[in-house]
Amino acid sequence: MQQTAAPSGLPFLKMHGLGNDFVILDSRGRPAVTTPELARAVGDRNRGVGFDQLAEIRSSDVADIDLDFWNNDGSRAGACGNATRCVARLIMDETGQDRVTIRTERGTLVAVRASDEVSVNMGHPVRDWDQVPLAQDVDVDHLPMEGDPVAVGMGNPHAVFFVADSGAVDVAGWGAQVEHDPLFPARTNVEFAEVRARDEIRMRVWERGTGITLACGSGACATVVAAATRGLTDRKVRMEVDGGWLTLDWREDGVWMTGPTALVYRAELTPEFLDAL
Ligand SMILES: N[C@@H](CCC[C@H](N)C(=O)O)C(=O)O
Repeated sequence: MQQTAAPSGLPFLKMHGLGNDFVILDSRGRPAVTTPELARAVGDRNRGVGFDQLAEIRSSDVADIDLDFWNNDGSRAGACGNATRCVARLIMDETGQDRVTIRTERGTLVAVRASDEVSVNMGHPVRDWDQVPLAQDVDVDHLPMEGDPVAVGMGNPHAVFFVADSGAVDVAGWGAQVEHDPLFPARTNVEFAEVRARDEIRMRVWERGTGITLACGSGACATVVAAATRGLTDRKVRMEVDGGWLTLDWREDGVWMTGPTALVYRAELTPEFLDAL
């Protein structure tokens, strides 16, 4: 009797960093599979798997791996700090090394093991208005909009607002409005930061293409850059986000972010699900 191969699905991993959750596809050695349609379908928390971002690992000719990021609305994200830390841990576990290089849209990043956490150098912040990007030549340290936010690029755009009480902020209402403000031609991520001490910030976030999340690594980096630039904090801070704590350290060689990672499960998208796309 002739054996027919079982239809094969698409393996993935579910991980999170402080509750910022990810579907991770490993496309090393084969063509990339993610399209906006796939990202939207898998990202649907009712009909798919659900995620804040999808990260696709690809073979690299310059680093240990290449990594691409997608939001759950199907848009591309140029940076994702927490997914970078999660994937770095996977690769370090796989290779037995304590250091990994990862090429992303914003350049090649270095991540290292830090006890049971992972640190990544997210690179230098971008402060040129047209590189953030903004639609007009304005002062990036004081954007001309209500709330006096700071604009910071971390490979993706961020608008950081300083508030007296982050718990009282309507993150969804205010965040969505700022995300789509015409000052941001590529939309923006929005952070609401409450400075508690020179070395401690509480931050809540509205992510471009995703909405409220429990943490945003690139947003945490943008926040420490904005706070230190305004003279509100030192360059090294502990930051409490909705999902836990990160450590940020804006050094000479870039903004380092350290925090936990978690592998939730390994599974497979079925051929039935993929065929329906
Ligand atoms: N959660 C991420 C940021 C994801 C990207 C963002 N939504 C965008 O479109 O720029 C992080 O940990 O940095």
